[in-house]
Amino acid sequence: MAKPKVIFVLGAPGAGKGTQCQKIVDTFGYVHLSAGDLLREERAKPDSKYGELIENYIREGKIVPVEITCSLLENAMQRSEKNKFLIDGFPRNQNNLDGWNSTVANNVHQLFVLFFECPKEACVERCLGRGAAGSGRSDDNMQSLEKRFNTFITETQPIVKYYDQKGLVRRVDATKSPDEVFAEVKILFENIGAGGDF
Ligand SMILES: Nc1ncnc2c1ncn2[C@@H]1O[C@H](COP(=O)(O)OP(=O)(O)O)[C@@H](O)[C@H]1O
Ligand SMILES: O=c1ccn([C@@H]2O[C@H](COP(=O)(O)OP(=O)(O)O)[C@@H](O)[C@H]2O)c(=O)[nH]1
Repeated sequence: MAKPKVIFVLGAPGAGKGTQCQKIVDTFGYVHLSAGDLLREERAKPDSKYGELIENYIREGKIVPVEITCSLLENAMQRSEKNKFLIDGFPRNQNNLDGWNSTVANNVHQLFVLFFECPKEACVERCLGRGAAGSGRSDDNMQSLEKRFNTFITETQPIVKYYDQKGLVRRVDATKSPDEVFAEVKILFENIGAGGDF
């Protein structure tokens, strides 16, 4: 069987990764695996040995050790019947990248990294809006957001640079409305269908 296709989806907290992934799922039939959602699900299990650790990392805007995240992602991929995945919010630091490269990378076909560009001010407003609308997330508050942005700049941006040097990053302006952003995303995905050179 052909190796599963994987697209990583990155961008600052609140850039709109989840929103756009849902649209890609609806239009192009990918399976959306959000590393953050998988961690929050694991945290919510009463019998999880990692619940408290995950909660502390998320509230502090730190990146959970890759062994935990990668095994959640691998399990979700294996459970799925499909073979093309959007992996949202991962890899976020060197530890994530090393863990992925030494376990999963050889078993998948990495297409590209979709990167949503959005300035901090807009992202903060979106995350605070998401919190006010009842996301229930313990990190959609100003104190956690400062830490999440710090982690994004110091740990995640170098990973984007790493993929950039490999020519794998596809950037999309995420400042416009969700539908306008998706219009750009759609062009990228239509190119894959047309045998685009990824
Ligand atoms: N293009 C956009 N313009 C304005 N608000 C947006 C846009 N995309 C997403 N949002 C809103 O911003 C918040 C964060 O979006 P989300 O997709 O959850 O981001 P991320 O997954 O990157 O954290 C949500 O409340 C969402 O409804
Ligand atoms: O691979 C991952 C993805 C997420 N997280 C944690 O989950 C939080 C929320 O991430 P998510 O992608 O859900 O939301 P975003 O910060 O992009 O809005 C992050 O700040 C991290 O603490 C993590 O440790 N590893």
